[in-house]
Amino acid sequence: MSWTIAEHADAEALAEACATRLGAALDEALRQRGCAVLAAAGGRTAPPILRRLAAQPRDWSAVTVAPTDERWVAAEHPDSNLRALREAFAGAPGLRWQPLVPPRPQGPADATLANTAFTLFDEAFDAVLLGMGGDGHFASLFPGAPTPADALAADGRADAVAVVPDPLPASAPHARVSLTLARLLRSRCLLLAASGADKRAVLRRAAEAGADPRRWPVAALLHAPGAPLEIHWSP
Ligand SMILES: O=C1O[C@H](COP(=O)(O)O)[C@@H](O)[C@H](O)[C@H]1O
Repeated sequence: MSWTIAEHADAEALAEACATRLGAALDEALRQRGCAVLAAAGGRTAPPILRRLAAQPRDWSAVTVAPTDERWVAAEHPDSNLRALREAFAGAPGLRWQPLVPPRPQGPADATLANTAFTLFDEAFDAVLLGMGGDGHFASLFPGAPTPADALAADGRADAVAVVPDPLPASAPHARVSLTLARLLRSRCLLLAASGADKRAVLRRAAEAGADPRRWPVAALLHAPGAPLEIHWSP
């Protein structure tokens, strides 16, 4: 993959640039097809971008949003990415949602709902906004054995996988359902937003030739063939 990195002065400038880029991609889809689909990360970096995006005027009732990944928790749980996305898009009337997990998940994490939904919906995304953790995970594709190898393959077959990170991340200690690299690459516009010197260092390590995606999952994204990845970083 060819990727670019834009370094912004601060988090506000990053959020504004990403919201502008995502908005342009959605508007292009609305012009071309009359509808648009966005996949967006949860966590802390994405919501300020999405609040700015939601403030842009467009026919939001023609836009569908799916999380790039979801924690195996109820839809109203404080750690639910869908809940965070719904809050960020509170100012976007009529928006439609494509959840990845059932509203009241029970038992072990299971990607059946997500795989069924994305088998029925086979179109490429119009835009994807990814975040990245300090361990190099994106969506919920974490370092180490917990993530099935196929999930980090650019030509993997599944749309979504269930993941139990080991160790569970302290900030959101839950099993997850994540879209796979192959599904996320099928997008007309692919952004990754990250802040902080630690994440800039991770991106440098992952960009090196031969970087191991099992150690730095984002390396699979940086080195995948396909549409160009636009990285936006701020201190
Ligand atoms: O757990 C998650 O973490 C990543 C990165 O989050 P951030 O708070 O460091 O921006 C996020 O992209 C993902 O959606 C989320 O589930």
